Order: sequence, then structure tokens, then C-alpha cells
Amino acid sequence: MEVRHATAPSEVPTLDTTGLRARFLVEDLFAGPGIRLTYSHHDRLVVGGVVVGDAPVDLPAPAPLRASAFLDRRELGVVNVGTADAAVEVDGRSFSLAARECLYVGRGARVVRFSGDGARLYLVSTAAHAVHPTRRAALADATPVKLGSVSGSNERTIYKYIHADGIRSCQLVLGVTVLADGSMWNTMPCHTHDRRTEVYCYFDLPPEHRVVHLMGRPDETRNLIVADGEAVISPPWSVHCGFGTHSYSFVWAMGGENQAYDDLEPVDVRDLR
Ligand SMILES: O=C(O)C(=O)C[C@H](O)C(=O)CO
Ligand SMILES: [Zn+2]
Repeated sequence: MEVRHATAPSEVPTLDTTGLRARFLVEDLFAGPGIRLTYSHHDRLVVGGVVVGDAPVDLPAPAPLRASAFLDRRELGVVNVGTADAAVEVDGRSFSLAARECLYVGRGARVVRFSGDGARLYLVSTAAHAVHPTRRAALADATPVKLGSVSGSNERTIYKYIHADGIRSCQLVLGVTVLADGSMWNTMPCHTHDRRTEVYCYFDLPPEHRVVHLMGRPDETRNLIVADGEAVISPPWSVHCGFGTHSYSFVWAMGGENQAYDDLEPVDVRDLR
């Protein structure tokens, strides 16, 4: 598991493209069969990617967690970001996950096993102080919120899976946003939320296309050019929004001080620099 330390906003102007990507972009989540994990000290979020080959893949307990099982003091969200069906076994109980479906795994689960030849599963984990039940949800079970317009090139549907009125958790909040065909912009007008770190994982993007993701303080933005299956860590002080050269979907997930989706600081487009 790669460990990334926290970045102060004052460091951003000192970083070149390579430096920015090394701090905020997680590129190799789905580089081949197996599991890859990155631990961010921003709100202690762990993101991961699983590519299932011939054999099932187990969730390990990497040394930096100093735990006998990954979920000893954590909770986990899993989203199927591929096209192949997957199954997730949690201490002997099996949950099927079709494309874009989600599983929440509560603190204390000991054996988490991913299977389904060719499946791609995205993982986000936050620290947890209590046990909430393990639950699965399909897009139809999530609360859809339609936002944007054709003229704004930002028609999209936000499906909230793990949140205060959906699948309950300690601090993890997670959902999937699907852009309408022909729409390019997500999260514009953009925002920050000083009490939560957010991570975006872009998917459903053809390999020859990219998302130009904006990050940084509203008055000092930078961009990251992001491919399918890559994730961006967005610290509490950073905006997070982007436009694609093609429509796409993304998993957004947050951890931190509270779970209130609307506890955020909106940014007026005219104030962006
Ligand atoms: O398309 C959007 O707008 C989003 O998906 C926004 C995220 O859900 C978000 O930033 C939550 O804080
Ligand atoms: Zn946000």
C-alpha cells in the first residue's frame, strides 16, 4: 500500500505537473489483476482498485494499518466500475455487484473476497468508530438527483448510496454521478468543503479520452489530466470539478468531520483563478 502525506494549500504553487500528479492523482488502481491500495493522510482515506483475474482477490491488512484485518477500525465502500459482474464475499456472505452497484462493508468484517473474472471494483475506506450493517445497493435503490442543463453541458444524475438517509456509515459518504450523453462538465459551479476530504474516481470514459480535472484553492487552481479508472484526492481546501473530452461517470466519496452533503462553500465561477 502506498502512503501519501497531507499537502498544505501553500505547497500547490510550488509543484510542477509531475509533483501535482504524485500528490493528488492515483493512476495505477486497475493496472492488472490483483489489488492496489493508496492511503492518504487527508482524513485517512484509503482508495483501492481490484481487477479480478482467474482467482478471487482478498482484501489484505497492509502493515501501515497495524491491524490484524483491514476492517478492524475501518469501514469500506465498494463500487463495480467495470462491465463484468462481480461478487463480494464478506465473512462467508456473498453479495453480487453488477456495473455501478455498491456494497458497504461495516467495521469488524474479517474476510472480504472479490471474485468475477474481469471485474473491476473501486474501494474507498474511512476510519470507523462503530459497526453499521453491511448492505448492498443498486442504482435503483439510490436517491437520484438530476442537476445541470444541456446549455451548461452539465446534465447529470447524482446517485447517493452511502449517506445519512441511505446506507448508514460512521463517516463514509459515497455515490456515483453519471453524465448525460453529450454533457461534459461535473460539479460546476464548484465548491470546497472544509470539513471533508473527497476523492473522485472517473470511469465509463473511453481509453482515448480524458477528463481535465480542476483542483486547488478557488483563487489558485491547477489541472490534472485524468484517464479512465484514475482517482483524484481532493483535500478540504480544494475545488473538485472537471470537463471531459467525452461523457463519463465518477464515484465521489468523502470522509471527515460530518456527513452533511450540503455543508459546503459554493464558489462563484467569476471568483475562480
Ligand atoms: O456532479 C456533481 O456535482 C457531483 O457529483 C458533486 C459531488 O457529489 C460532490 O462534490 C459532493 O461534495
Ligand atoms: Zn464536493
